[in-house]
Amino acid sequence: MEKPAGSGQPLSAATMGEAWARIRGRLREEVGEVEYRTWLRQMTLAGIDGDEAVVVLPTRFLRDWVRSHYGDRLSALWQQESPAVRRVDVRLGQQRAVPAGEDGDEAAAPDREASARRTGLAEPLATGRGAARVTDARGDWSAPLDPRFTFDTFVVGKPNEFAHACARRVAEKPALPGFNPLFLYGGVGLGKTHLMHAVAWAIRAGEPSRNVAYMSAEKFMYRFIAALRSQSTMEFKESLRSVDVLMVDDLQFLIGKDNTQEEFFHTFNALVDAGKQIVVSADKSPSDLNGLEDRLRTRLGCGMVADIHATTYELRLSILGAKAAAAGVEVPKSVQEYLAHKITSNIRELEGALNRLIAHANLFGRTITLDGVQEVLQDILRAHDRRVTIEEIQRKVAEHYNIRLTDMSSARRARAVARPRQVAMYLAKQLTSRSLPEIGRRFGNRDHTTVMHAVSRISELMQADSAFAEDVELLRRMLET
Ligand SMILES: Nc1ncnc2c1ncn2[C@@H]1O[C@H](COP(=O)(O)OP(=O)(O)OP(=O)(O)O)[C@@H](O)[C@H]1O
Repeated sequence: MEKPAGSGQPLSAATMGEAWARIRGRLREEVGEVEYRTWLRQMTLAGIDGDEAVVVLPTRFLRDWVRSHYGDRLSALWQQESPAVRRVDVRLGQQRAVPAGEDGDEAAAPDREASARRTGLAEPLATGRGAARVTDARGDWSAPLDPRFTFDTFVVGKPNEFAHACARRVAEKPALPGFNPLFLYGGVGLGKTHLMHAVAWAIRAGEPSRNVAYMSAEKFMYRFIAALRSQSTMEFKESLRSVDVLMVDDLQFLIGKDNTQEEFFHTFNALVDAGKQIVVSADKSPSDLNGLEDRLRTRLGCGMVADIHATTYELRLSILGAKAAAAGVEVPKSVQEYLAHKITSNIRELEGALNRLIAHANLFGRTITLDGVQEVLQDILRAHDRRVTIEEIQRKVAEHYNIRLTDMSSARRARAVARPRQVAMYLAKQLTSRSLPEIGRRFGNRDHTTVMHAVSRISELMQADSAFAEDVELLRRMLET
């Protein structure tokens, strides 16, 4: 090592740059190349402030590490260079581009400190919140949240009430014991993402300074791979570990991606240990996520696991009502009921069907009617056809009311025959995607207005007479299964 810069005199800017280069060189020798590159390479001298040398690092994680592992050594080395420097302050500061000579040529260091020589302080020292924001901006994890996905627009029903209650709880009080992690799971299109965004919105609204990171598992993986490629995994880790709430959607994406899983596992542990909230969603429960490492599955199941069940008719109906009201469009009850009966797969499809109806009605300036629904949604409805045929309906209804099958198409008008026939027409309308004229033809070549009358008459009777409504419902269920 070269001769120290000497006495208690303040260092000139040029000498300061040279002294710093020597200190770095010395540290590099002492700790070895790998350790140096991992922890110290991004350390820069911000300047000398009184009797303090101010050294900055671009991330909180690096700053803390350098402070605790090399702080004393840095002070000692500075003291050797200049007894006027009594302390070294390791701070968080903006990262500057690593100069070309950095990797191999330590002699480039004095040039790197050129601005320090000019100004005494290389750049405004970053402290507190501002500094944190610098870090966050570089490791920005904030994915845009859908403004429509809030708690206000989330319709609660039996299938999702537990998941909803847990999500609310986490939003009100992140990192509550017993609720960390919160693991939401359920089939496709049942509202997991909606609920996660709602939690993120609510946390941000409650405390805007909270750093809430929301991302898909896919994005997590791509960012991790990119960090590996650019040899910036330290920054990757740090940027993730500085969040207050980590939300990862569709975790099943990590199945079979062992390296990313491992990284996620470590991030997960670091955050939970630091008292930060984690919210994860997947299509299956932790124990059913075959292909995820056991230790990760175990940890995922350690907090609160909440299932979003398949929708019920009632929930589908409430969602349709809420979405129609939000769109400010009149959607007749019969249409809502029809859709809620027909589209049972998931809420996304149900919503898609409703949106198409609304768009169509707006485009052509028409009101939405049950008849129009079948025309506009033909393709969707056919895909959801439960393959109940008109013949099956006729047979089942005839059996139920103890009439002959041929009476379904006969001209007899006696109520004992006519009412079951109307019920069969009503069910044909509800359970198949056949048009009114088609249904009429199958019931003894009747006119479509007869079918229309039958449908509205049965709806009225069901409203007025609950025993009759139950009877028809029972028939419907028998036909659907
Ligand atoms: N309870 C609900 N109330 C209102 N809208 C809902 C509800 N559940 C789901 N939705 C709506 O259904 C659509 C699909 O929901 P979301 O994207 O959250 O499903 P998901 O479970 O995350 O699906 P995937 O498994 O495909 O990721 C969204 O438009 C969402 O707003």
